[in-house]
Amino acid sequence: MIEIRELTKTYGGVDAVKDVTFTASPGRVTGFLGMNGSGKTTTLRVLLGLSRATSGRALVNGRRYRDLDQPLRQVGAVLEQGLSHPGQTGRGHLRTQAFLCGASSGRVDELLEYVGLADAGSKRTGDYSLGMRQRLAVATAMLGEPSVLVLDEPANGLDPSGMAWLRGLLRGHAAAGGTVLISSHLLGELEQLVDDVVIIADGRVRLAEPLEALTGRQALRLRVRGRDPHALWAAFEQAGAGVTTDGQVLFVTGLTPEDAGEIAYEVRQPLYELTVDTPTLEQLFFQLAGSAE
Ligand SMILES: Nc1ncnc2c1ncn2[C@@H]1O[C@H](COP(=O)(O)OP(=O)(O)OP(=O)(O)O)[C@@H](O)[C@H]1O
Repeated sequence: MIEIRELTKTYGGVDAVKDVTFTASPGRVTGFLGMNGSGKTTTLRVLLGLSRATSGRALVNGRRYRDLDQPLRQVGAVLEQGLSHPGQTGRGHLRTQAFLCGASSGRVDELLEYVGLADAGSKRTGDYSLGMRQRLAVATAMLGEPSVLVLDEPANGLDPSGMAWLRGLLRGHAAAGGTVLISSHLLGELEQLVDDVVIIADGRVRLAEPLEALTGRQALRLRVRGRDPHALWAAFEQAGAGVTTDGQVLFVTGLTPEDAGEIAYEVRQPLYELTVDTPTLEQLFFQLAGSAE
C-alpha cells in the first residue's frame, strides 16, 4: 500500500508538488499520470527516500521509506535514470543487486527467465536495447520479492510486445495482492492496464478515482449543423441543453441524437449534420492534465 498525504516539495521557493494526496491500494494497478514537469518524478523520489518532503508524508506499507526494515524487500522501483554500469552483464548486475538485498542467486536466473532475458544474461548491459534495459530494471525491482512496485515511465522504450509483456506482469503482481504504481505522460499507454487513475497537473492532483469513474465522465456531446444555427441554438437551450460553438458547428450536451433531431423537426429547421462527438479518454485526460489556468 502506498499513501501520499498532503505532500509538498519546494525547490528554491517554487512548489514542484503541492498538497498531493492519493492512495495506491493492494490488488490494484494505479496509474500516476501527468504531462512532463507536472511533478510525477518528484513525488516518486520522495516516496522512495531519494529526496526529502518539504511537508506532508509519503508512506510505503505505513512507513516512510527510510524507516522501513529491509526496504528492498518491501518496495521495488524502476526509475527513469536506468541502471548500472554498461560493462557489467545482465546476470552480473542482478547478482550484485541480489547480494545487496539478500536475495539468492537462484532468484537471479528465475528472474532473467521471467523477464525474457534468459538468453541475454551474459551480454553486457551496454549492448542492451532500451527495451532490454527496461526488462532488466523490472527484474532488479523484483529481486527482493517486494509487495509494492513503483515504475516511473516504464513504457518509454518498450515496443508494443514489450508493453503487452509489462501489462501481463503488472496485472499478475496486482492479482497476487501486490500494489503497483506506474507513471506515464500518456493515458492511452496505460488505459488497458490500470484500475485507478491519479492525474497531476502543475504539481497538484486534479483527479484520483477508478478508471471506470473517469470513463463515466465522458459526457455524450453532439455536433450539429443546420440552416439557421441561431434558431437551433435557442431551441436546444429551451429544451435544457448546453450549447457551445466554434463558429461553424454547434456542440450540444444534455440531449440524445434522437431528442436533438425531434427538436429540430419541431422548429422546422433542416439539419445538415447530427453526429455524436464524445471525447476519447485521451482527450479527457488532456483536458484534466492541461495547465490549471
Ligand atoms: N532538483 C530540482 N531542482 C529544481 N526544480 C526541480 C527539481 N526537480 C524537479 N524540479 C521541478 O519540479 C517540477 C516537477 O518536475 P518533475 O520531474 O517531478 O515532473 P514530471 O512530472 O516527473 O515530469 P517528467 O515526465 O518530465 O519527468 C518541474 O517544474 C521541475 O522543473
